[in-house]
Order: sequence, then structure tokens, then C-alpha cells
Amino acid sequence: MKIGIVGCAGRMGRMLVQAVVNQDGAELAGGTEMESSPFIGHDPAVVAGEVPCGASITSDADKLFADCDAVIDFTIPAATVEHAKLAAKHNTNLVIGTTGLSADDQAIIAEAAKSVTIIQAPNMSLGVNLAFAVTEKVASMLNDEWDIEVVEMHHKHKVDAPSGTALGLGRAAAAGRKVNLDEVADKVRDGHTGERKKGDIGFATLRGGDVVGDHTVIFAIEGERFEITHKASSRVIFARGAVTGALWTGKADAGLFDMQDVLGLKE
Ligand SMILES: NC(=O)C1=CN([C@@H]2O[C@H](COP(=O)(O)OP(=O)(O)OC[C@H]3O[C@@H](n4cnc5c(N)ncnc54)[C@H](OP(=O)(O)O)[C@@H]3O)[C@@H](O)[C@H]2O)C=CC1
Ligand SMILES: O=C(O)C1=N[C@H](C(=O)O)C[C@H](O)C1
Repeated sequence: MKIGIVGCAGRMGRMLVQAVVNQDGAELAGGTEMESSPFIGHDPAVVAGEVPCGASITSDADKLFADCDAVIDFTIPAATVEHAKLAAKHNTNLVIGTTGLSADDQAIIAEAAKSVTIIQAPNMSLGVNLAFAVTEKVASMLNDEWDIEVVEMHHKHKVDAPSGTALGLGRAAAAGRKVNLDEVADKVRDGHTGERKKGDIGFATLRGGDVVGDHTVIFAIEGERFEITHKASSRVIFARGAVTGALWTGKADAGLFDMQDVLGLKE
């Protein structure tokens, strides 16, 4: 399968290039960066620390989508929505790892997924996708006397908060409780907030150093706490998951899927 990587010189972009060139059945067809990037014209495999693959990084996403069976996108929301439109235009499958997307961005992705296969997940690791499933199950077994809080920590360069994974864990907890996360989420606390509202799902965001990604869901009641924790120590887990997803698109119908579909965690 010919796979392209948009944003191929980014933190995740380089890991994705490494994962593609080392994956049987996958061929790196090329990569993009913004026109202003110092990496334009460089070989994406060399930028990622691998042996040359003979391709050059360009800013021509239209051509990359035309040349590929699937494209993997870990960039920024403004770029991801344009990539979703290109996926539909060229009938090229798409794997989206970008987080921080708005409801309007999601609508554009859903429209594109009417004609191509799109996998979108805020976290491509097996461990976090298990945590999504376990969180939903535990939340469904506990009443709302149990307070639910989601705590996450990431590296100092991360630009969106709470993380996509933290929001995903909040959505899983809300689904378990059969409530809408938008109606119960408490994302920022500052000053005299008053007492915690029963039924809320709270979020706390930490940023610092080089933390790859730590997430904990806390279920707290008077006398005890139950916690579900995942800690990522390498971005390789996200990259390998995304490439598994790209290969999976080759045998799937058009539609919008997530990593729980790819990993068979919904059966
Ligand atoms: N789903 C998952 O499993 C994971 C998701 N993520 C998410 O992935 C995203 C990227 O994270 P990370 O790699 O750390 O961020 P980086 O900033 O390191 O990488 C993003 C890359 O995309 C490039 N870019 C921006 N706009 C375009 C464009 N229009 N065309 C091509 N390239 C573009 C950036 O270029 P420039 O630097 O010049 O701006 C940069 O090289 C984030 O949203 C993050 O939350 C991260 C890890 C795991
Ligand atoms: O920006 C990151 O680095 C990460 N982002 C994702 C998120 O927002 O959940 C996934 C992972 O935790 C790393």
C-alpha cells in the first residue's frame, strides 16, 4: 500500500515515516510540510533518520493524495480539514491523529467519510483504546455519587487542552453514565468556584518537559478512589497504531471509524 505522511517533519510525522518504511506491505509514497518549511526538498526518510527513500518533501498535498492509497495526518486542525476534502476528491483513505478539532471541523470530516474510509482517533495506542473501553464499563457500573475527574500531562510544546485523549476518556465515562459530555464537562477551575457539582466530569491539564502522554481517570467517593491510568513512554505506539489503521483502510468500506474498530475492541 502506498502511504503518504502530511506534516512529515513534525514530532509525530518523523515517527510515522519510520513506522511506514519499516512496515511490510507499506511503501512511503512521499510527505508534505508547509511551503515555508526548511525541510521542503529533503528526503522524508532521511529527515526521520532512515535510509533515503528517493522521495522529496513538498507542500503539494493535492499531488500526494493523488499518488497514495492512504495518507496519515498528525498536523493541525486547519490543515486536517483541507486534507479531508482532498481525501474525498482523490478517493484516498485517511488516518487522522490530529486533536483540538472543532465541531465545524468534525462536520467536514464526516462529509468526506461519506465517500472514503477515514479513521480518526485522539490516541492510536492499544493501551489507551483499552482504557476507553474500561472507562465506559466502570462508569456504567457506578452511580453519580462517584465523582469522575480526568487528569492528563503532556510535553511543554503541546498546543491544545485538554488533550484529545482526555476528552475521549471523558466521552467514554459520559457514555457509560448515559449523559452528554458537553453538558457535564468542567474543563477549567479558577478562583472561588463553589463546591463540585454532582454529576460533573472534571478535567485537569498539566504541561511540562518531554512527557509523551499520561492520562488518569479518577472515580472518587467518600472513603475510596478507583483509578485507570495509561502512561506513554514513546511516540512509537501512536505511529505503529496509525500505520495499522492505514493498512486496515484497504479492506474497509467508506465511513468514519476509530481505533477501537481497527483493534476489534467493539465486538
Ligand atoms: N492520535 C494520536 O495518537 C496522537 C495525536 N497527536 C496529535 O498530532 C498532532 C501533531 O502533534 P506533533 O507531531 O506533536 O506536532 P508537531 O507540531 O511536531 O507536528 C505537526 C507538523 O505538521 C506540520 N504542518 C502544519 N500545517 C501543515 C500543512 N498545512 N501541511 C503540511 N504540514 C503541516 C507542522 O509544520 P510547522 O512545524 O512548520 O508548523 C509540523 O511539522 C497534534 O494535534 C497532537 O495532539 C500526537 C500524538 C499522538
Ligand atoms: O500532542 C501530543 O503529544 C499527544 N496528543 C494526543 C492527545 O491530544 O490526546 C495523544 C497523545 O497523548 C500525545
